Amino acid sequence: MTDGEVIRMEHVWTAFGDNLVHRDISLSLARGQILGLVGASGCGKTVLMREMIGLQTPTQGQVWLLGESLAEADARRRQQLRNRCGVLFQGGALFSALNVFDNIAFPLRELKALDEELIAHLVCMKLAMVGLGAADALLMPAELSGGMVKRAALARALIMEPEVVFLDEPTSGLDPVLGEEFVTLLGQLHRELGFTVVMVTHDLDTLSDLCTCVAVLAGQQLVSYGTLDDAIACTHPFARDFFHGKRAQRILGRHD
Ligand SMILES: Nc1ncnc2c1ncn2[C@@H]1O[C@H](COP(=O)(O)OP(=O)(O)OP(=O)(O)O)[C@@H](O)[C@H]1O
Repeated sequence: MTDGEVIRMEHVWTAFGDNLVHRDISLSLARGQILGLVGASGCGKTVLMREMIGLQTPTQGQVWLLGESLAEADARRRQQLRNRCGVLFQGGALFSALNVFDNIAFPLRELKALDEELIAHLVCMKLAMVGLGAADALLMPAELSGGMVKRAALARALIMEPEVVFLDEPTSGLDPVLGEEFVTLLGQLHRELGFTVVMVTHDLDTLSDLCTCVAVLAGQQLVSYGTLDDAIACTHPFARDFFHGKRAQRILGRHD
């Protein structure tokens, strides 16, 4: 693994019983990139992302995160590496029994190393960063709009100042305006904080406006891994449908 590499996968195969999900996947992601991972529903995007964070072990093959082999790291070391990553799962995945403040504070409290005054300060900073107010901190997840859930979940994903942020369909469930706002916010935070992003998305606007690198997963393999132009030029039927449908041509018109 080279110095600038944040994630490396080599010859990764994943199977659940007879269900072969990944067939010989290799990739390398450099620091500061924003990777968009696209593919049909159920093709194994989330599983691939979970393998990158060490939440799941491939059936075969090797994964390195932040320069370390996950296969060689023990459970404690894997947790330490995960602490350097922020994760936003599909649907926001806030704890429904905790208010926004306690949700964002949760990873800090788990460390058992910071006093409550410092935690409050850090939480307020992150709330402001994602455009939520102090009053929002006292709301329960059920009282939030979809856009607020995403912002609160992003604040929680960023609370440990992560080097890598993993986002599973961050704009799903948002209307187009809120989706665009979220993408703008993410781009702004990426410029300010310089983290690396791995993002599962079906959203062409996000791919074209934000992603510096695009991976297309189809037929259990990465059929394209490179720029958006590479993905658009890919001749695999999934990529052709995805990047050359009517909607895609409207959004990606300038690439054709
Ligand atoms: N823990 C598991 N046990 C058995 N099968 C699993 C497990 N996790 C995922 N799978 C299977 O692996 C395949 C890929 O699932 P995954 O959630 O990664 O797809 P996806 O591309 O993220 O889908 P979507 O876009 O619908 O979220 C599916 O067939 C799923 O049923």
